[in-house]
Formats: sequence, structure tokens, C-alpha cells
Amino acid sequence: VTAASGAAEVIMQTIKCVVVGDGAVGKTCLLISYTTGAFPKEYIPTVSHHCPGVPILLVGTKSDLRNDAEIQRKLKEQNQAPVTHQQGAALARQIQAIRYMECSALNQEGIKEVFTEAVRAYLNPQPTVTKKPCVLL
Ligand SMILES: Nc1nc2c(ncn2[C@@H]2O[C@H](COP(=O)(O)OP(=O)(O)OP(=O)(O)O)[C@@H](O)[C@H]2O)c(=O)[nH]1
Repeated sequence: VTAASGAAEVIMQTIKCVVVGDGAVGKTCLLISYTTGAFPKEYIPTVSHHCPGVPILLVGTKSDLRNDAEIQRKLKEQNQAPVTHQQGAALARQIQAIRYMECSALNQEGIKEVFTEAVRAYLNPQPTVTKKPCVLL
């Protein structure tokens, strides 16, 4: 903000945020839900590319389905169950993601937090843990 002219000047920085994941996991809906506040009705498959070397934020989408009776029934038929938060967090550690977060584009739960964390990860990256060199005296 510049005080000299009395007018407020907001400086905005543009950052690139890449969303990757298996087909139909909800990437497009996550982005549209965040930018427009609305859940898209139509499913249009898109292609995305993974960029190595950038901070990874692992996001569990469609969190509303965890309590969906029909989904729970279908998963049970296949001896499966919704991914737990603990499983997500464990995978995040395994793939060295900065964090595991969950959201639902359908009901907006956790949507803002995902993007706030993505921006924070870029602007304020965690220092990488490097092993201390061995010093022989
Ligand atoms: N219940 C529920 N369904 C969702 C949610 N987000 C997306 N979906 C549905 O999941 C399907 C796929 O959503 P997309 O956002 O297009 O998935 P995508 O990951 O971009 O898919 P690709 O373009 O194939 O990579 C659509 O039928 C959506 O309606 C959610 O939060 N809750």
C-alpha cells in the first residue's frame, strides 16, 4: 500500500498451481467450485501433466461421499471402504507431499483451505531437511 498519493495500491503476484490426479477424481470440479462457487453439472474429461520438483499437496476429493450410504454399500460389495484421513496422511508422507487435505467440490467443504495451502506452499516453502554433514575431528 502506498501512502504518498493517498490511494491504496494492491500488489498481486501470479503463481502457477498444477492439479494432477487420476481421471474423474474431481480435479476440474475442485477448480470450478473454488473459482465460481458452483458445482459443474457436466463431466468433461481433461488431460493434465505432472511437473516434477514442485511442492505436492495431496488432496482427497469428494469427501461428501464418505458418508453416502449408497457409496458405502457399493464399496462394501467389493470389500472396500472409503479412504480414511489416516491413510491419506500416510500416503502424503510416503510421496513426500507437504500435507494431506480433504475437500468436497459439491458442498464446498475444505475447498478454500486447499487453495490457501497451495498458495502458502509456494510463497512460504518449508525448508528441505538435509542431513548434517559428518565432521571428523
Ligand atoms: N459427490 C461428489 N462428486 C464429485 C465431486 N467432485 C467431482 N465429482 C464428480 O466426479 C466426476 C468427475 O469430476 P471432474 O472434476 O470432471 O474430474 P477430473 O479429475 O477433472 O477428471 P478428468 O478430466 O478425467 O481428469 C463428475 O461426474 C463430477 O460430478 C465432489 O466433491 N463430490
